[in-house]
Amino acid sequence: MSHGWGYGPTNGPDKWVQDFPVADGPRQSPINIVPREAQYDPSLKPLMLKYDPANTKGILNNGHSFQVDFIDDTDSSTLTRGPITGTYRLRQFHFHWGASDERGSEHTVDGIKFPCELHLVHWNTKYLSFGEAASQPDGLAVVGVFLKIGSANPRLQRVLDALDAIKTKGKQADFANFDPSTLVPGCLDYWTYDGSLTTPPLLESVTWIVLKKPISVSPAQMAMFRSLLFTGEGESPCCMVDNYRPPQPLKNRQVRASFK
Ligand SMILES: O=C(O)Cc1ccc(OCc2ccccc2)cc1
Ligand SMILES: [Zn+2]
Repeated sequence: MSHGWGYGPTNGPDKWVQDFPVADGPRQSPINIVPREAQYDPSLKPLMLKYDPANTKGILNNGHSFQVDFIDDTDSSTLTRGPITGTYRLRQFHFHWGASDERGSEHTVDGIKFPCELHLVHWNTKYLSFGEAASQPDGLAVVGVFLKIGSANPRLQRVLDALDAIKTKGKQADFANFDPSTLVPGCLDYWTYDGSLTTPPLLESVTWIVLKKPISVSPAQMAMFRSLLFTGEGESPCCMVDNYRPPQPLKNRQVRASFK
């Protein structure tokens, strides 16, 4: 790709392998999750998410999605237990969504797509930094949460109300005191498997933890996601939609379930 990667016909997921050969690697993400083929593993522990809203640093349109960044220089916002060992620090969360409600998620369940998927990105504190962790097979842990069309989600609304300030690529805005655990369903049952970043550089460093239960989002709220632009200020505008990578081959991997 002469120009940067993206989700369009000339730079989208099918083209990424040209600049990122690991795109055809053995542990790529996302995947289609087939619940009846997932192995219940009684040794899997309950997830423990402990987030401090005071760590919220800001909100950014990065040209592929938008992300809420967190201060990660202490262990005050962490993911522990679940399928992982040790302590992983929250770095950021972001979303992937579709141009319409029948697509948008990256993981699918029995081939079903959701309109949106939330990713909470954490890095293993056995490494010195996020960047170093991202290059290690056990470096990252991403909690994936599906969003399903239903009633408006009041806890999501505060994030969506901030999007007007970051409409174009590269824009960032103040965003403080947000508790990401308010975006997580009450039931923490999960599937887990070894995978990768779902965007370039597609590093195979992610322990995926995909929650079984979705949270709700209304059609009007989905329209707010779609008000963002992939493009920068002054460029011809291109709506930020369909910023998802489709499921990749499972290859030699097992998906485990924390529930029967
Ligand atoms: O989409 C996902 O959740 C996977 C994902 C997680 C983190 C992420 O951070 C960007 C990035 C990570 C490592 C190196 C350069 C850039 C990029 C993708
Ligand atoms: Zn993601």
